[in-house]
Amino acid sequence: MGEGDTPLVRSRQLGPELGCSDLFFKLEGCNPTGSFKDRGMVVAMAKALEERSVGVMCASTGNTSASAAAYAAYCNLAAWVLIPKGEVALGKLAQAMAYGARILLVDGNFDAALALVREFTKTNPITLVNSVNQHRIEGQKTAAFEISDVLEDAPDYLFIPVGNAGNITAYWRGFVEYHQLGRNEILPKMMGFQAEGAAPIVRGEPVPYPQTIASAIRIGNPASWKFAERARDQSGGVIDAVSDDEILEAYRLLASREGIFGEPASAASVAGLIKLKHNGLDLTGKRVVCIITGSGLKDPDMAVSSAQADTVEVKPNLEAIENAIMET
Ligand SMILES: Cc1ncc(COP(=O)(O)O)c(/C=C/C(=O)C(=O)O)c1O
Repeated sequence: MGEGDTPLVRSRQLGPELGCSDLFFKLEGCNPTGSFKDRGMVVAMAKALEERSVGVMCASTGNTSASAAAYAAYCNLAAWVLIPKGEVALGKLAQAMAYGARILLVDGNFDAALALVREFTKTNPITLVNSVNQHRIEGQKTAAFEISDVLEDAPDYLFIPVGNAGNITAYWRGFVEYHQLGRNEILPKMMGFQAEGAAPIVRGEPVPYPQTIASAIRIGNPASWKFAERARDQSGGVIDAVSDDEILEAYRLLASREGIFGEPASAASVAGLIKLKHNGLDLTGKRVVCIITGSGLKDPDMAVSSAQADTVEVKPNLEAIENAIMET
């Protein structure tokens, strides 16, 4: 359906202001359903067809369910998606509905929903398409290949949001494979960021009731926890936390200064970069990539509620327009 091959755009303002002349953003919101999930979903769905599965199932904070629903529709497979009731951004729910998924609103959080689908798919001929399904990781690692091909090596740093931790796992796998093949000279430091209220890896223990405005990463017990720690440790990187305020600030800066509209969870990568820069990280001469994992259109309520844009009502005449322009 046209997943992958997403833009890698050079920062024009934020990078130089952070003392990083080689800062790039990977726009994963340009995938068919608006997030990086499509990279892995296309592979998992193909394998489900091969296995003559009757359908696919996932738990999701929203983007996995949107992607599973779309690719299942394309493949004429049934899709059951379990999403935490009242916790999914409007755009993602709209997608799952539009694509025709069977939507189960779970009276619990993502982690509870994931435990349920893992148990259910053990004894039913329905394919689990969460990122515990290794075909998802195999598809998602292609983003590391793309970045390496454009930069002609790995970047020095890769900043990425961390929720269920499949994506940081996939990027690290991709960079290691390219390095082993001799396609890359270096390996990047993997810089993963969780939201402060949903930071089990940072805290070293599950978070029973994760809380953050970045609903996509409102996850308290990541399925790929150990793989994320391995990526951090083998790369000499970090997994740290950023506050909701820091996420919102990065969310606004990305849009107003770079023209990039990412959803709040996606801004956690940039919030992490800003935080480490302010804490003294020297990025001079370093090549840095921030993964913008999903489109801001996924969460229109957040965009409107957090917008600082001033809007003014005007009468439909030139004088009113002129007055409004003069006042802004
Ligand atoms: C926009 C966005 N940014 C970052 C993440 C974190 O990636 P992982 O660390 O691989 O989980 C997600 C994850 C979403 C889901 O887990 C789901 O949709 O169920 C996301 O949608």
